[in-house]
Amino acid sequence: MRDGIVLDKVALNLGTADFDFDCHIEAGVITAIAGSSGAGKSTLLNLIAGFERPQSGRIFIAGTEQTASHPSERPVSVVFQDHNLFAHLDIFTNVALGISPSMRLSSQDRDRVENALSRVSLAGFGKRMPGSLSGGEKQRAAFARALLRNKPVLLLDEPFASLDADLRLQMSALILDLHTETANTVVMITHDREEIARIADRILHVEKGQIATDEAKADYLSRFAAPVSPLSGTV
Ligand SMILES: Nc1ncnc2c1ncn2[C@@H]1O[C@H](COP(=O)(O)OP(=O)(O)OP(=O)(O)O)[C@@H](O)[C@H]1O
Repeated sequence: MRDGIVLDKVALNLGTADFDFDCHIEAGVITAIAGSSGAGKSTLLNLIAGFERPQSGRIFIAGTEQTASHPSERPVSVVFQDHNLFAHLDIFTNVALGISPSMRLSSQDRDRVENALSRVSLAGFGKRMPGSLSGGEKQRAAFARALLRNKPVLLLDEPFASLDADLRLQMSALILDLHTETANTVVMITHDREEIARIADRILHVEKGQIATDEAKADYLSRFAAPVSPLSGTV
């Protein structure tokens, strides 16, 4: 079985929407999921994460079949658009859950939590409750937890859509740093062509519940380049 993520003839119906995914997402690569609203991008991510189960077909992640496994058993970390944090737990605890669900932490673990908070520019936020943070701060805390989980696959469902341009750049840099350090497989939904240009290696374009194209970044971006006049260069 190939590494990375394989959706082998995966089919699912949700209400009036049908999904058929058959694809291989390469290991150790940053893949962007693009496509219009309602195309099925989040559903694709939910199938990989285990929040949706296929009605037929099989899913393999990092060489192991995961079709029927619980989300918590899958070798993935997920950061969603929102609702990533437990509202009744402070930020330190929310982030520390990435290391130990039972919260048995050594002093070294506590240092790792503080360090992850610093990496997302939330040093000193540990005692705050999620309700007192801005949308962007909450997303950065969720990303800090994903950093600590340190799983081979990182799934991102537009987690930084609410951040301003500078913070988006910072978060892109963080994803790239993490990717360089760990050679993880990153799958991220994004509508932002500049973000694709900055960090993606491949682009899967989802249309009507299927993968319409699977291409390298250069090919994807060349389709959006300024059109060249057919007469240019002629005498
Ligand atoms: N639980 C559900 N029951 C019924 N229909 C659903 C369900 N979940 C998703 N859908 C439908 O499936 C289609 C794809 O939804 P999905 O959220 O995957 O799209 P998306 O590409 O992520 O869209 P967006 O960019 O707007 O977030 C939509 O038409 C949506 O209404």
